[in-house]
Amino acid sequence: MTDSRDTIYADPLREAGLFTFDDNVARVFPDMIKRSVPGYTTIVAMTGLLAQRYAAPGSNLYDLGCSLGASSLAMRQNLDHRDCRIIGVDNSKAMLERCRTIIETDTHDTPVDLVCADIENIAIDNASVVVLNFTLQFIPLAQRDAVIRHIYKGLRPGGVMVLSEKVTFEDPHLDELNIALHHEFKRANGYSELEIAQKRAAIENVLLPETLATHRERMANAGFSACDVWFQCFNFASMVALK
Ligand SMILES: C[S@@+](CC[C@H](N)C(=O)[O-])C[C@H]1O[C@@H](n2cnc3c(N)ncnc32)[C@H](O)[C@@H]1O
Ligand SMILES: O=C(O)C(=O)C[C@]1(C(=O)O)C=C[C@@H](O)C=C1
Repeated sequence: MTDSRDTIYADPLREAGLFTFDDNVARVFPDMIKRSVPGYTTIVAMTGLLAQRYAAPGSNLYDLGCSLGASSLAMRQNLDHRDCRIIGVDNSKAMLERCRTIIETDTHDTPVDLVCADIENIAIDNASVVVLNFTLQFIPLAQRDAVIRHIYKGLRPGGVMVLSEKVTFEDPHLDELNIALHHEFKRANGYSELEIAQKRAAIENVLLPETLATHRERMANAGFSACDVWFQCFNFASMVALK
């Protein structure tokens, strides 16, 4: 099945409303994220391999901000029979409804629970793997330390957190360069200047990127014994943090 094409910002919008994960976005999300995030397909696939390595028998694997379940499915399809449970969490009803349908068509065994909730308010227990693929960037800055500390507490010793984010750069020239290269990537994937500009306006103050140094400091302060970037393309990066 081909993904429905994202044309949300193709026509001039009278009001530049704030970006939300509503039904219009959920409908085109696979196409939107693949054409907007360099490395997205690789990051999701490698999340499956990381889960395969770190999933402990009898433990929980969390996919926080699961959207349509791409990372949950990558994990499920790479687990052997290890008596694990995958818990996908998202606060968008539109995303979760579609996610449920997609997960139902997959035939792998590991149970997947889908929870409609804010990731700031969920219990995290007995976790060997916690994934946040492009989710923390939407959490208010003041809440991010608490979210990462809460994840650390819920992880078993030897567990892993995978954190993928849009990032900014301390050096203004590097920041400009990476933003320009990201926009080139979008152009190469068929987005027009209008689409790029209107999306940029819609996500401003909604998606708040931070520097890699800020992420590292937050993970270290939460207690993670080691963390590093395992993938980066322009201003999108994925990190692993070990407990
Ligand atoms: C860019 S998408 C994540 C993509 C997904 N992880 C993947 O790999 O395909 C961000 C998701 O986070 C969800 N989200 C944002 N803030 C949230 C919150 N506070 N609690 C739960 N979900 C949240 C959004 O509804 C959206 O589905
Ligand atoms: O930064 C952008 O321009 C994006 O479109 C990125 C991004 C993301 O990183 O989540 C923003 C919103 C959509 O969820 C898809 C992609």
